[in-house]
Amino acid sequence: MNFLKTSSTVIHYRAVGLETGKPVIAFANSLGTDFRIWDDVIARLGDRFAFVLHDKRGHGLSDVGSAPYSIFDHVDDMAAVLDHLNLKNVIVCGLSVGGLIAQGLYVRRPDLVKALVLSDTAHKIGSDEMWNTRIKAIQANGIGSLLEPIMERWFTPPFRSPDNAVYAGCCNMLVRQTADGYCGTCAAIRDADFTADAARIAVPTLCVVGDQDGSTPPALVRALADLIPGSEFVEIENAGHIPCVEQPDAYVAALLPFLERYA
Ligand SMILES: O=C(O)CC1=CCC(=O)O1
Repeated sequence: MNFLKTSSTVIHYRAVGLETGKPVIAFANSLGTDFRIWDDVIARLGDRFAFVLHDKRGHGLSDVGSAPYSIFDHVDDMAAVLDHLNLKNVIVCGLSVGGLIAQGLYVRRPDLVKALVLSDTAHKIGSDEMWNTRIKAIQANGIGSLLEPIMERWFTPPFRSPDNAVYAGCCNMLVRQTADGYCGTCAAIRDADFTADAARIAVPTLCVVGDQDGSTPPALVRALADLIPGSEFVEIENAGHIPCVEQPDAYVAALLPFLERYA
């Protein structure tokens, strides 16, 4: 297990294959998940790439720290992990709030970013009212009280079958996050807006989205791609908000040509 003490928190991270000299992909996670959501992607790409994963503050085994957070708290944590590993110029793949973190990393530390995969994310996600309502509900009744609507956005109906053990595991992962960490990150998402910055992204960028994503639907991710000069856009069939878990083969197939081109 690897933990990094930063100036403000403790971050759980994992580095895979850095000693091989293969091109590095650094992942940033979505709300309510830990870095195990990338297991199937790493298994499929491990012969060509090395990886850095981390649990953002308030999630997984990382400290909760002082919530609520700003998106740049999460950005600084990710930068601290990459600096600790002496990495620069990596491919950054961020999912949902992880995509906001990836955009923020490019704004604050462009030296760390060679290319961006912005997955199921946007320049601005949701409204103040939406996030404040969610924060209030979770502070009053816990994350479990919103399990069903969250899962309806994360995964398509066939994946949400009672027979699907992976689905059951994802439900466990969500409800086991701390309410403070989850709500702290909701506040960070609420306050983040990279609309103006998106037009200034000057590294190769791929925007990708599940065709049934209920949180950042294809039209929103397409709008993000339209803001970023020269970016590419791909839709994954039969997938919700977390296609790296629901459709790992299709997800990797969508990313691979881009990753190989810019590795
Ligand atoms: O809507 C959800 O719960 C999913 C989500 C929104 C931002 C994020 O990171 O995940």
